[in-house]
Amino acid sequence: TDGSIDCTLHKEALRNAVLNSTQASTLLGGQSINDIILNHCYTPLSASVGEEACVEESEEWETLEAVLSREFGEGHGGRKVMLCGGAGMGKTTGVEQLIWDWAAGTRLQHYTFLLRVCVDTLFTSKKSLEGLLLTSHANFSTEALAIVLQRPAESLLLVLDGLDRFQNLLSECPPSDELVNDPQQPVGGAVLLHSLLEGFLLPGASILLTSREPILDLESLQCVHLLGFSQDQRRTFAQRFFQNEAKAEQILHHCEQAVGMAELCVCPTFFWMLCCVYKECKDRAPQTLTELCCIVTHKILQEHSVSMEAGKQLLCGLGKLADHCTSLTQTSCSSTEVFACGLQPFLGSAVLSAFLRLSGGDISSDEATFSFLSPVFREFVSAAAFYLDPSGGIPEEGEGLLHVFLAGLSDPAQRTLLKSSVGTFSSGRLSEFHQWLMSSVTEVLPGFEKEKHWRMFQLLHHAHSPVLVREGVGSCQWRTVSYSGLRVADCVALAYIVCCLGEMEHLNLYGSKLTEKQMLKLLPVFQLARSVNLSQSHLSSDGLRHLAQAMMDGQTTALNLSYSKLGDEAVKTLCPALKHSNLQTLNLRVCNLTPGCCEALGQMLSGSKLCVLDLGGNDLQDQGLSQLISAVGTSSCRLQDLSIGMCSLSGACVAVLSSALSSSLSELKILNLRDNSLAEDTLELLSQALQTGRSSLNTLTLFDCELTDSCCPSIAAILQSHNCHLTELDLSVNELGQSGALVIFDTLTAPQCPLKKLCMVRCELTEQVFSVLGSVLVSATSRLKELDIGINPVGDAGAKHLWKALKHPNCKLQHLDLEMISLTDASVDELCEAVAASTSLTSLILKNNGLTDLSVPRLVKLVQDRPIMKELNLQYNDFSEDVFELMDVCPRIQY
Ligand SMILES: Nc1ncnc2c1ncn2[C@@H]1O[C@H](COP(=O)(O)OP(=O)(O)OP(=O)(O)O)[C@@H](O)[C@H]1O
Repeated sequence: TDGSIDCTLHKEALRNAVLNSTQASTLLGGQSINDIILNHCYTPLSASVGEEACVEESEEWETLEAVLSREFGEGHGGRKVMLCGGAGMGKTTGVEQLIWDWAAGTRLQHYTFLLRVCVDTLFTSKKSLEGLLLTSHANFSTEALAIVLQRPAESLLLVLDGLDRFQNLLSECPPSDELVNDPQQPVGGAVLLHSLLEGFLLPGASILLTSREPILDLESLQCVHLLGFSQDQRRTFAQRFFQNEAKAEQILHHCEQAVGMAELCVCPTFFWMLCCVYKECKDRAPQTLTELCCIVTHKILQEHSVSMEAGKQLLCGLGKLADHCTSLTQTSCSSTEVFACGLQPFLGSAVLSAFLRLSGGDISSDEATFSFLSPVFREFVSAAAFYLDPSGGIPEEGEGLLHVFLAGLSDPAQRTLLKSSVGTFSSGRLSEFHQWLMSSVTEVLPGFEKEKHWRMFQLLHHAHSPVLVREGVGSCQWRTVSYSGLRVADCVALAYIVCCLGEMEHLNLYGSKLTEKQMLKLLPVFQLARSVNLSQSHLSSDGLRHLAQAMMDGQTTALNLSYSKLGDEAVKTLCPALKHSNLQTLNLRVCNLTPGCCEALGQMLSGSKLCVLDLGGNDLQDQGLSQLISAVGTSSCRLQDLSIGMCSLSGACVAVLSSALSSSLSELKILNLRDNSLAEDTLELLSQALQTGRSSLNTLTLFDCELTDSCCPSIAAILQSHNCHLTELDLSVNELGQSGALVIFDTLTAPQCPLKKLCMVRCELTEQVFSVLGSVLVSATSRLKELDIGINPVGDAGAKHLWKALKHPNCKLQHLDLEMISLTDASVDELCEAVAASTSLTSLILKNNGLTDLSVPRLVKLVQDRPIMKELNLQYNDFSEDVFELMDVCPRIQY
C-alpha cells in the first residue's frame, strides 16, 4: 500500500539535495540555487500565458508563482505546462524554488509526490520512466517507486527541466502506435516524452517542462513565457541585494541611463551580474554595456592572475568559438571544437569555466559539451576578438549585440579596462570598423527602412563619437521616413544623434503611440527639430505636457498634430506653452475639438509667433469661432493663414470674421472656409470688410459653402473694389448657375481686379459662360493666370472658346484645369493648335474626359515640341494599353 511510502522522507531528501549542494555563485553564471533558496534571495519572476509572449511590460504580466499556482491548482489533474524563457531568465531557479516550497509543505500540497525526471540521459539510450526517476531520486528503491507510480496519477507532479538541449530530437512526433503506457518499458527519449504528454504514460499526472524555446506544439501543452524581472521586481531584488533602499533606487536609475543596459536588465542573470559589479565599483559605475563587459572581463582575468598575453589569447580563442557557434547556429561545442579554436592551454583551467559551462561529464569524455554561460558575453568576446585578432572581416549579424559591442569597443574610453588586461587594439581594425560604420550610415539613412535607421543610431550611440555622427549623418541625405514604433532605446539613440548634430530638419512620428517614457527620452529631439509631425499619433496626457514644455524651450517652428484625437483638454494643456514657443505653423485638423477649447486657442493667438493655423474638420461652431477670432485683428496676433473648413460654421460667423478682417491690424492673408453652410446674405458683410482697404486678405476659399447666384453681386463687389487685394478665389462646388457666373466674370476685365487664380469647379457653368470667359481671357486688363473650371459638362463646343482665347497674345493663362468637361477627340486639332500658339500655358489638366488612342500621337508631339510645357495630365481618359508606350516617352505626360 502507498502508506508504506513515506512522502515526508521524500521531501526531506529533496531539501537535503539543496542543503548539501556545492554549486557556487559566479559572475556570469549567476547566483547558485542553494544560495538563493537558503538565503531567501528568491525574487518573484514575471510571466505571460498564451501563444505569444507579451514582451513589453504591461498588465498582461503576472507573477510566475501566481501562474503556476493557478495552472497546477487543486482539481486540475493532468495539467501539462511548458515554461519557456531565454537563457538565464530564471527557469531553473523558479522550478527549484517550487520544489523546495513543496518539500517544505508550503506550495501545491495537493500533490502527494513531486518527482524530477532526469533529462540529461533522456536521449543517450533507451530508458524507462522508472529508470529516469530513479536516477534523480536515490532515496527510492525500485519497489518503492513502483508503488508510488501505482498511486492515482492525479497526485503526481513531474518536473523536466532544460529540454531545449534536445530540440532537434523532439521536432518529430513519433507515430501514436509507438507510444507506451508502461513506466518500466525502456524507450527512446522522444517516445517517452510524447507518451507522457499525450496521456499514455501515467494518464492524469501533471507535468512541468522548461525550455528556452517553445519546442513542442501540442494541444495538451499550455505555454507559459517567463519574462524575467519587471521594474518592481528589479527593485525588490536590488533592495535585498544591497540591503539599502537608496542604493537600490540609484542602481535602477543608473540602468535606465546607461547606454544599452535597460533592455537587458529584465534578465535575472544579467541583473545579478550588474549588481555584483556595482557593489564593487565604489567610485565610478559603468556608463555603458560595453564598459560593463570590459570591467567584468578585467575582473575575471585578474582574479585568475591571467597575464596580458594569455588574456589576449583567451579572448581570441573565445571569440573564435563564439563565431563558430554562431555560424553553425548551435549553443554548445565539443572539446575538439574548443581545442580547434586555440583554447587548449585553458582546458581544465578555472578561468575557462568563468566563461563557459561544461556539461555531460568531464573534459576528457566524448560527451562533454561547452556552452557560453552568458549569451551577452558570447557576443562581447566575439567583438573583442575582432579587434585583437587580425584575421577575418567584420562579422555579420542580425539583431544581436555583436555590432553594438564593436561600436562600443571602438571608443577608447569604454575599453580602458580591457586594454589594461589584454593590451591595445590594432589601429587598422579600428579604422576598418569606422569606415564600415560610415559607409553603412550613408547607405542606410537615405533609404526607407526605419528599423535600419534606428540600428545605425544605436551603433553611433554606442560608438559615442560626436565626430562620427557629424561625419556620417551630417553629410548624408537623411530621409525623413516616419519613425512610428520607436522603442525606448531607439528614442535614446535618436536623441544622442540629434544632440550631436545640434539640429534636425524634420522629425516625422506620423502614426506613433508614445508613452511618457518615450516622450521624455525624445525631449531633446523635439526641441531641436525644426518641424515635428505627430499626425495620427497618440500621446498620453503626461506625454503631452512634455511636448508642450519641449515646444516652449525649443526651436521648432512647425507642429502637426492633425488627426490625433487630442480633444479640448489636451489643447488647453498645449496652448499656454505654444504661446511662448517659436511655433509659426500649427496643424490641428480633425482633432475632436469643440467650442470648449476656443478660448484657450484665442489666448494662444495673441502674443504668439503663430502665422499658420489649421483647425479644419473640428466642430468649433460659430460660438467657438467668435472666441477664437477675438485675437485676430489685435496688434499681438500675427496670424496670416487660417483654415476653418468643415467646422460646422453658419452664416452667423461671417459677422465676427468680417469685423476681424476689417481691422487695420489684421495680418490675415489666407482664409479657408470650405465645407461650411454659410448663408449667402451674410456674404455681404464679408464683401464690405474686404472693400474697406484695411484687410490684407489675398486668398479666399469658399468651396462647397452652399452659395447660390444671389451671393454673386457681393463677390463681384469685392473684385471691383479699388481696395481689394484678392488674388486667389475658390468658389467651386456652389450652385452659382449661369447668371451668377456672368456677374462675377463681368468684373474680371475691370483694370483694378487683382484676381490671378479662379476656381469654379462644378458650378453649373454653361457653354455661354465659357464663351464670356473666352473674352475675359483675351482682354488686355485681365490678370488671370490660373483657371480651374472642371466638372462643368460644356463639351467640345464650350472648350472651343478657350482654345480660341489661348491663341490670343493678351491671354496670360499658365494653368488650365478642364477635368471632366466631356471633351472628345474632335477637339484635339484645335486644342493642339491653341496650345502651340500660346505664349504662357505650362500646365493643362484634361483628366476624366473622353479622349481616345486617336488623339495620343498629336498630344505627345505637342508636349515634345513645347519645352515650356511642364504638365499635361490625361489620366482617366479612354485609352487602351497600346498607347501607353507612346506616352511613356514623355515624362511630362501623366496618364
Ligand atoms: N527568481 C529569482 N530570484 C533571484 N535570482 C534569480 C531568480 N531567477 C534567476 N535568478 C538569477 O539568474 C540566474 C540564472 O537563472 P536560471 O539558471 O534559473 O536561468 P535559466 O532560465 O534556467 O537559464 P538557462 O536556460 O541558461 O538554464 C540565477 O543564477 C540567479 O542569479
